[in-house]
Amino acid sequence: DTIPRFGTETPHEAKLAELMDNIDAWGLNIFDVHNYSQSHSLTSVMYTIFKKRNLIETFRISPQKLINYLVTLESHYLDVPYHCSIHAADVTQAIHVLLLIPSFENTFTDLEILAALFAAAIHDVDHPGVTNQYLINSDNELALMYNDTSVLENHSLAVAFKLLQNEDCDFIENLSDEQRKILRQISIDMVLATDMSKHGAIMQTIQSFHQSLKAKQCKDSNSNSSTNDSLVLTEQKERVQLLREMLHCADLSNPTKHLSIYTQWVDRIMDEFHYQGDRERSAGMPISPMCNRRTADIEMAQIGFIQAIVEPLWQMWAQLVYPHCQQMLDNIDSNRQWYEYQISNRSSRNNT
Ligand SMILES: COc1ccc(/C(C)=N\OCC(=O)N2C[C@H](C)O[C@@H](C)C2)cc1OC1CCCC1
Ligand SMILES: [Zn+2]
Repeated sequence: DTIPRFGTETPHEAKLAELMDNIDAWGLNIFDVHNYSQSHSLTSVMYTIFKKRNLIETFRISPQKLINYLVTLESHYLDVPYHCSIHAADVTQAIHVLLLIPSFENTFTDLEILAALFAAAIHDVDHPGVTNQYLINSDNELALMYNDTSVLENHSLAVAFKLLQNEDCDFIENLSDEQRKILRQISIDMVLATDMSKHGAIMQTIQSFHQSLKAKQCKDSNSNSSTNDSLVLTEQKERVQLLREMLHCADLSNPTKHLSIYTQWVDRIMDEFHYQGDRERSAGMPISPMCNRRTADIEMAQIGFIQAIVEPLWQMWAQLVYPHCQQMLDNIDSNRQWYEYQISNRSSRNNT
């Protein structure tokens, strides 16, 4: 039986094809992809990217086993408002676009690209819709299992690799042992780096790391423009450091998207945080920051999130790949202004 064009059967294949024409664009509407792929955005996005990057040929991947793995992985994302399979599809497509930046034309090996896409696809699988701190505070068995350390991130990695052990899902069967080892090593490193408690450490090293890279940046011999400088990194360690930052950027990319997409993610994360707050309140636990629906100031929280976390991170990133990623910085700025306008509007409304 032949495999559907986007990996999953859908009566809306023509519409999905139209959407997938934008797979390389930052403006892809992942919610439309989810709707027109019969809620298989992760499977269809990953399959389309693998086909487009010729990874199926390069690594002699069985298309059926890839689909089996992706559909199984997708089914292990829970039906929570934010950390569901649409978020995984969103982050996977984002890292695919970041990898297309000309600065990285000659930077990563095919195996590193495979590992980066895999890490993005698996990075939040089986996420229960609560924070690490909540699992620790509620003595959850996951916190016990992982000794309170990057609990959710360790759990997603374990679940994702467990699924690979299933014979008809092992789409990396034709990779050499060495390649499998490297893929596993890079995926673990990248997913563990999505733990928000590591954000400070990433910001500490990013400045000096990027300065050293800019110093080494070589003018591409056949480049017809001065901006087409490719970053050549001789050490795998350095390339993995860059991939770690890239996944963290993709994971915190909601404010870099068009307002209509960004506000849907805000609604979803606030649903998830407020539901956690409800559980903390009824359990008599202290309610976590941003999780109390009764005192929430959603606009202020997003402005704080943008100013404290998202904008500084994306400014560092945009600096490294200048002039690329200006669109992301522009969207962050206009989105922040929109939230500031909501607040100013709110106060004048109250005055009427
Ligand atoms: C679209 O908005 C968000 C998208 C994603 C997230 C996630 C999953 N993590 O982000 C960082 C985080 O979890 N933090 C830990 C603690 C809750 O304090 C925060 C400042 C940082 C959070 C988003 O917004 C948050 C932050 C402002 C209101 C809710
Ligand atoms: Zn995530």
